[in-house]
Amino acid sequence: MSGAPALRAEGIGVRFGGVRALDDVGITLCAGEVRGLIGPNGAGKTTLFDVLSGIRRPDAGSVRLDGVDVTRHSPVRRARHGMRRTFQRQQLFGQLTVADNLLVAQEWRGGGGGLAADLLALPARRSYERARRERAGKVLADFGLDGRGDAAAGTLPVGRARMAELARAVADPPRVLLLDEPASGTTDDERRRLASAVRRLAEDEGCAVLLVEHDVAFVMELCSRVLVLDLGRVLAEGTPAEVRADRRVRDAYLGSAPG
Ligand SMILES: Nc1ncnc2c1ncn2[C@@H]1O[C@H](COP(=O)(O)OP(=O)(O)OP(=O)(O)O)[C@@H](O)[C@H]1O
Repeated sequence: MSGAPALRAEGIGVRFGGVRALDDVGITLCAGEVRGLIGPNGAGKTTLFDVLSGIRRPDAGSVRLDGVDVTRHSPVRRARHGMRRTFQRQQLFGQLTVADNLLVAQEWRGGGGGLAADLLALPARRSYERARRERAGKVLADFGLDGRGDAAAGTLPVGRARMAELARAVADPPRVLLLDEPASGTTDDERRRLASAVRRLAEDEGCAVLLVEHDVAFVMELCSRVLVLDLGRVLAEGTPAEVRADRRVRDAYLGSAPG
């Protein structure tokens, strides 16, 4: 189910010395859409994620969030617009509990009323607190982590930690979610749960999701459309069936990729 464009990047170009990492790349993501980004090693997927999330400024092109030009905005400003990103390497606060990792992710909004409200535990503050705990509980359940909320995040096995990281990324509901290799290190069971949590996020909360993933079968199953990059350019774009049937994609990538 798709709605208004939540994210639009146009004419993105990035060079590293003589290497054109991205050349005139564009992508439009609508609210409620789950899109896959695939391509061989060195295709430019990470560089595009860096540009979309604000870690790298492009040499050419623009990025818009909900129609607002954010090309020169920092990652933090983009986060305030509702953009979230996960990384290939896990970034949980290992010494905090899983639940606290999710609460911290919502904390930046503040509770209103500043220090006085904190000290006096005003009713409005308590109701914010309650809403955040409820949201954290729902998200933990969605990602199969109920019963794990009190565990120190650093003690979770790899697959669970991956799920906890994704749960944290959506604890404060995102408008646009960029997932970098979300399925890596997960079991079949976790992958199924991950796929349904992402689908729910898109369909029920209208989040636009873009995911880079080497597990092509996972991408084809989960995503309504797929963008294929090769050598910094868009090689193909379409439904999973269209992309699978594209001879250039087969030659450049799918011929050698699993799934
Ligand atoms: N910091 C950098 N300095 C120089 N070249 C870079 C840098 N980062 C990326 N590149 C080059 O840019 C191109 C795109 O790299 P990028 O990491 O975006 O590809 P990728 O599709 O994410 O690859 P992978 O699937 O291996 O992660 C590659 O040729 C890479 O060597």
